[in-house]
Amino acid sequence: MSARNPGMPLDLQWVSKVRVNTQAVLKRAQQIQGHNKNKKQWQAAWLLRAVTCIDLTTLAGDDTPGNVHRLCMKATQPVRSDLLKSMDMQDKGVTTAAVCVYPSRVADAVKALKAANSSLPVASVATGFPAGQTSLKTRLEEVRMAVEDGAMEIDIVINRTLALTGQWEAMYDEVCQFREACGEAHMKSILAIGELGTYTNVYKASLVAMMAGSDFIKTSTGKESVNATYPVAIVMVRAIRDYFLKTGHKVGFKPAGGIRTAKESLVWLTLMKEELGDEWLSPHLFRLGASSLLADIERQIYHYVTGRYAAYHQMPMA
Ligand SMILES: O=C[C@H](O)COP(=O)(O)O
Repeated sequence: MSARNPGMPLDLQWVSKVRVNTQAVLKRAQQIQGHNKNKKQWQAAWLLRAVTCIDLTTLAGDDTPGNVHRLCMKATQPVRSDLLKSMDMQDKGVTTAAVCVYPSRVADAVKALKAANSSLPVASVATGFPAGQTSLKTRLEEVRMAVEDGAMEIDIVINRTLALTGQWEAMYDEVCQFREACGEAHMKSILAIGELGTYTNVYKASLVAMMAGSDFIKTSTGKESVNATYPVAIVMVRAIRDYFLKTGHKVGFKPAGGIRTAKESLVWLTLMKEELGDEWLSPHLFRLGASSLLADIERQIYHYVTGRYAAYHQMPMA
């Protein structure tokens, strides 16, 4: 990863001045969806790029050491080796960016990756994911435990109650404490945009999370009824751009929740390229949080290589 965002003192004046032009945001989101017209011969390269940006995720009540182990193996070899060979990519070390699990499964994931001789980072959701409705003490303890178990990235959820009631100072203080508890582990702050009400609130919460030292801002937990949408992404990446222009610090972006198709992954890459530039097209500044996207990407790559579509059972678990 690149230099970390150290954060900055809370600038409430900046936060209070924020206004978002909804019509302009919606129009831009429409445009970007229309721009995703990569030439066919480049599509496989773009799809492989998307693979390398995936936080391959399982966040289910029935997660076990067994399915976490399978997830880790898939993360280290996300695309069938015969397909990679056909594209002359077999020696390029194509993996996903990370695996993402609940705190109680971090040790399983670390063990599985270590046994496979992989240095892939384990990310863990924490701070009372997904609702964040536990005491601050409990949420901080959860971060520390996940780090102790070997998580190198922590996806915290912000306190939506504070954001919805405009208590930005209190939200800033909490996120600063989470950052401290993360230590060397990189921190992604989940805004849960589906519960923030307005684009203006999304922009303000993005700013406050970055001021408090987030390495990434992330749209959603995947558990809200509205998750990663393109308009909300426009709002968040513009907050990232404004924060960079003002402070010189680069913050990453992670859309997550409901991203299922290869086609969507290409739109997300287009959005990052057009709004933030090429540097935000790599895993140190861009992640796709997804539990069931990889299978479709692998099928599209199979189609590119063979000219036929594979049945899902022809691909190992994704
Ligand atoms: O952070 C990742 C999300 O929870 C994944 O959501 P998903 O299961 O809808 O892909």
